[in-house]
Amino acid sequence: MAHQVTLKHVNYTYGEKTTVAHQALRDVSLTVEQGDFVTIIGTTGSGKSTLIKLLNGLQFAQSGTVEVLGVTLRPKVKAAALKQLRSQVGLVFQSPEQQLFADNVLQDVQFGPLNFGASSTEAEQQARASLDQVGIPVELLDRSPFELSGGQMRRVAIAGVLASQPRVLVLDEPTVGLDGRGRRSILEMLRRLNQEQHITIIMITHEMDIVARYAQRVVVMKHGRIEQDTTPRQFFQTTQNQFVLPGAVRVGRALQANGVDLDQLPLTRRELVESIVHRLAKGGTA
Ligand SMILES: Nc1ncnc2c1ncn2[C@@H]1O[C@H](COP(=O)(O)OP(=O)(O)OP(=O)(O)O)[C@@H](O)[C@H]1O
Repeated sequence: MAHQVTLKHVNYTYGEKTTVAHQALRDVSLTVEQGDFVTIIGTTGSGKSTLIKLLNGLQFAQSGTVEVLGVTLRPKVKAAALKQLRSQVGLVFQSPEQQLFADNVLQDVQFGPLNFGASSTEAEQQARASLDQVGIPVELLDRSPFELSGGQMRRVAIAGVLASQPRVLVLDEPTVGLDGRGRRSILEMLRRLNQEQHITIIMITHEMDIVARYAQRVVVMKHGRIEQDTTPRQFFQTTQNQFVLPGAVRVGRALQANGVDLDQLPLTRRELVESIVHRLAKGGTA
């Protein structure tokens, strides 16, 4: 089966024609399959945002190739093909609630499907369905989006992208600035979309517990290059000090360093408790 996303030897430089050219992506190659849950991590300025902007043609690679859902993204791509692609690859920017604008929640969420050519009946159906998916109760649909809580506003903004029924959702730090509850509800929602509807998730994050708890893959960027593309367990098993490790991972690594032979590195508190119980049951000492 063809990959959903294929980047081959991509380079991208800002300000190429000025004296302060800045190479944001260097020889980046990456493939993503349908149903993947990929997190992209890396220090500030490592190229994460630039990478995701290539995925729905907000920017184009200057060399190398970018192919998404069968469309080769280059400056000459036909406007109709690009529009179609953008309805299928939903991009959720940081603090997307800043782009809410309509008088009420339902109108705001309908905007996407209407813009992509749905009839008003279809747009309303899709908007209602996506608001339901993100857990916004019907009582809120005729309220102004600006009366909602921060977490609700963000869910409405994500519903606005989901209403176009994308196959790939690309998110830039979707939980930044939310409290614990708002954060969990967004992440659980993304997990459901991924597991139940096989929507591919590609998400930038700085939070290692999100990588540990939700991702199937972690792509580590540094100075515009992909430094690692691996599973969270493999990543946490070997990574050095540049990232703040989740508590369970730290304890798991400390146990291993002290000779405790765990079957696998725990990524969450539950896995940590299970691995210790399992070890005790086998007659070892934890
Ligand atoms: N519009 C721009 N003009 C000039 N340089 C830019 C522009 N946008 C990004 N850059 C530079 O390109 C490099 C990569 O930036 P990018 O925003 O892709 O990184 P990032 O990993 O997303 O960073 P952050 O975690 O801070 O969002 C950085 O050195 C940045 O300064």
